[in-house]
Amino acid sequence: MTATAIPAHAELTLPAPAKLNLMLHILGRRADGYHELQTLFQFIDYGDLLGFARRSDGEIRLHTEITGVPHDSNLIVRAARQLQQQASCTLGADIWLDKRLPMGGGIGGGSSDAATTLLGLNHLWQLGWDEERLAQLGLGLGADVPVFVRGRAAFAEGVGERLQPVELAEPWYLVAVPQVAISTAEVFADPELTRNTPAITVRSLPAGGGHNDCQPVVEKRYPEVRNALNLLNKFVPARMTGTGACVFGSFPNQADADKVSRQLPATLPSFTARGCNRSPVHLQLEKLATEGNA
Ligand SMILES: C[C@](O)(CO)[C@H](O)COP(=O)(O)OP(=O)(O)OC[C@H]1O[C@@H](n2ccc(N)nc2=O)[C@H](O)[C@@H]1O
Ligand SMILES: Nc1ncnc2c1ncn2[C@@H]1O[C@H](COP(=O)(O)OP(=O)(O)OP(=O)(O)O)[C@@H](O)[C@H]1O
Repeated sequence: MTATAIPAHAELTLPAPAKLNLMLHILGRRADGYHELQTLFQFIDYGDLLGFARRSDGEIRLHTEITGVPHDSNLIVRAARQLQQQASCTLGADIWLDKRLPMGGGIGGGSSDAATTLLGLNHLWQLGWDEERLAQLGLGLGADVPVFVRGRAAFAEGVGERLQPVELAEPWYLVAVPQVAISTAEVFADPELTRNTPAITVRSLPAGGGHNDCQPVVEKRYPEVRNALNLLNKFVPARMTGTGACVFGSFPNQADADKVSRQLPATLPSFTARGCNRSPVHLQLEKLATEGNA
């Protein structure tokens, strides 16, 4: 898919960046089956693109199909409809998606698309909702949606909804994409998942930055992820993000990250991107607000 996935008559085009879980500790399981976790989220300057245009007939139409995801189940459509309903908005929207992020990769593509939809339509429909309200709506769509709505690198607790903004170094990352989609629900249901990591505070991050409790169970079930970690570990300390499949390492600059990317086998696609403490979608919306006020 190319950028032509978004036509020229889109009124607003916004990025939906990926996230990395720099660490992911699982502290326990709640009565409703969801897991209590602690994680460090950072955005990367790489992601999907969404285009929006208003419709006066109230219809929500996503014009880009994703294989295996029916129109009405797409998080973009679900986010748009819920916002429209809760805000009693009579306007609808045409939406286009330039999908670049691997699905089931642990880099939050679906959640980021949903968050960009909430932010984009809030702007286009001039609803004036604040981030708090949008994040609360977003949490009902997925545990990772609120951090994308807030748009700040954060230490997250609970199921990922209690967010403490943090200022982290912004290195370059190499993200390798093992060719397998992993179901988040399946990883959390694995009987071998460790669920008893002691709580830490953001000020007492362990040396090395913590670990990912999901990594051992995913490595065991998916040789593709194990192989990717072994390959990347030859160059840089590598870790899995979220519930996988993507694995990543950090570098002081783009040239070093690109050099390693070129040395990985063709069977393991990868990309490089800058870590960011502010989400690119927020930077773009701020720019629009400044231009609007000028
Ligand atoms: C692993 C992370 O990616 C870390 O950023 C997120 O916690 C997952 O967030 P997400 O993809 O938005 O996940 P959701 O769509 O909310 O949940 C998918 C499924 O994973 C399980 N799940 C998810 C999050 C969580 N804290 N505990 C869970 O047990 C639940 O079975 C849930 O039905
Ligand atoms: N717009 C969308 N983009 C991607 N996936 C979507 C979308 N809407 C619904 N989905 C569904 O959500 C599932 C998870 O997709 P996603 O790309 O967010 O996974 P992920 O990167 O593993 O996310 P996370 O890190 O939040 O676990 C997909 O397999 C798909 O069935």
